[in-house]
Amino acid sequence: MSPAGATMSSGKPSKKRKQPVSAPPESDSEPEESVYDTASDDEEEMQELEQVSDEEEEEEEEGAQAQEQEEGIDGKEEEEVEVKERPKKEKKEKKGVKKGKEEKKEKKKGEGTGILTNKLFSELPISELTASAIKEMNYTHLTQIQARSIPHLLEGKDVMGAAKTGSGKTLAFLIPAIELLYQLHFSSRNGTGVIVVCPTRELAIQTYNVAKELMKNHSQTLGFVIGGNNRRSEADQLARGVNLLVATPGRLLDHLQNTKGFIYKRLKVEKFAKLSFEKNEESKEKPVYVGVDDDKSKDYIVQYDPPDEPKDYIHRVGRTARGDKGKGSALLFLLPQELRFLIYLKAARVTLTEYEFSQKHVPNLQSHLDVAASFCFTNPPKVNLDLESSASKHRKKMRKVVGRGMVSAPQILTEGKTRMVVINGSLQDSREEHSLSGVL
Ligand SMILES: Nc1ncnc2c1ncn2[C@@H]1O[C@H](COP(=O)(O)OP(=O)(O)OP(=O)(O)O)[C@@H](O)[C@H]1O
Repeated sequence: MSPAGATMSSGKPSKKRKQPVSAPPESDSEPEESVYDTASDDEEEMQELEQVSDEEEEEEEEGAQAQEQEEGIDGKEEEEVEVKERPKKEKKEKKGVKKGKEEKKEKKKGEGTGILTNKLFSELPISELTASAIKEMNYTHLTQIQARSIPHLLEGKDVMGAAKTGSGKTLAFLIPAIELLYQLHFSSRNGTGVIVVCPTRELAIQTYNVAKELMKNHSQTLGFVIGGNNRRSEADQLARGVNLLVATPGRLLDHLQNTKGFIYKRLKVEKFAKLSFEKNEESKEKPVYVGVDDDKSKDYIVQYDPPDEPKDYIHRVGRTARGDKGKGSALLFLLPQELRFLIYLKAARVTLTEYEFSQKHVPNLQSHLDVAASFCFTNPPKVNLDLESSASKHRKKMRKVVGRGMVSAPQILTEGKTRMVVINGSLQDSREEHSLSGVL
């Protein structure tokens, strides 16, 4: 599997999966055993693995479908796309809606509006093992990024995908990755054939969870290596053979350099050694570029402090309003000296409504945040709104620069209605994201 397949992975904190798997513990604790013990006595020669296609150079025309199926893969027959065969959540039309409105809705459905297309997963030339897992996850129709990238990836092409957060990129690269491992009869003794690189450990765990669901019927092995975990136990797992590995870059590099039992000879690891997402764009091999610009509303995100980069703000906000017809809002706290951040948001065309709160309201917010946190955590994180003792490095630095000891009126920017809360708050002295499904 070409590493380019991993370029679509941007991770996914706190999304609600329809059929949650036994998730690894929260990011503060030691994740569970992350490798399935599914070693088989597959007699296939390693030469077969040479077929892993990361040598493709030709750019495919966009929209091309994967027509040819590899031998041994259980394909599914083409099905007629029916408007009625939408996901359950879309099926029900509200009673009492005017006829004209209904007709309009039906028309829209038929056109494959939103992030979902009319293309069905059952039309994909994938194994029954993967297809049944997808079915159990209740996915019927592909999202746009999935419909436009999966066929290319199934053919072994490199794809560089770009679509908004929550648009289904994870399945877009995981399904073909799993299929390729399956087609090549990967077993644990073959080592790693796919590496998905995620920028944060939380995103890696989320991706791992999706992969775990998708691979439930497969014999191929799965695991993850992430910063902060026990290196030794990860090394042991790698030595046992992890076919699909989800990783954060630093820890991956560490294992690539230091873990003797880590078999990755079928991968072009020199790419990983130099890995940066930007560098992928400079790759001489021409990947198929799939860009999807989809439209959706937001759920609710609370950010206690501004990120270093405006694009991180957008990524954080994209933690919610996931999938088709997602809705939500974003709430950002800014100190007066941080208002400059708004310039960048405006340049990025982020629409904002601004509210100013006096200092005396801050303690009330603090108690709400504590309650919200306690809903979802056995050990709720301390979300400290005490601006003076705030642990955020960034804020400390900012205050130093500004030379002010006191902060009087934090600004709150909000948009839309509350449905879900993600607090990106200061956790004592470390900055970590915490996902809450409570309501503020
Ligand atoms: N075909 C589909 N039909 C319905 N829901 C889907 C489909 N594909 C993905 N989803 C759901 O949409 C949500 C977002 O998907 P996903 O996490 O893959 O987005 P993403 O593009 O990777 O986001 P990010 O860039 O923020 O990581 C998830 O909850 C997922 O379960």
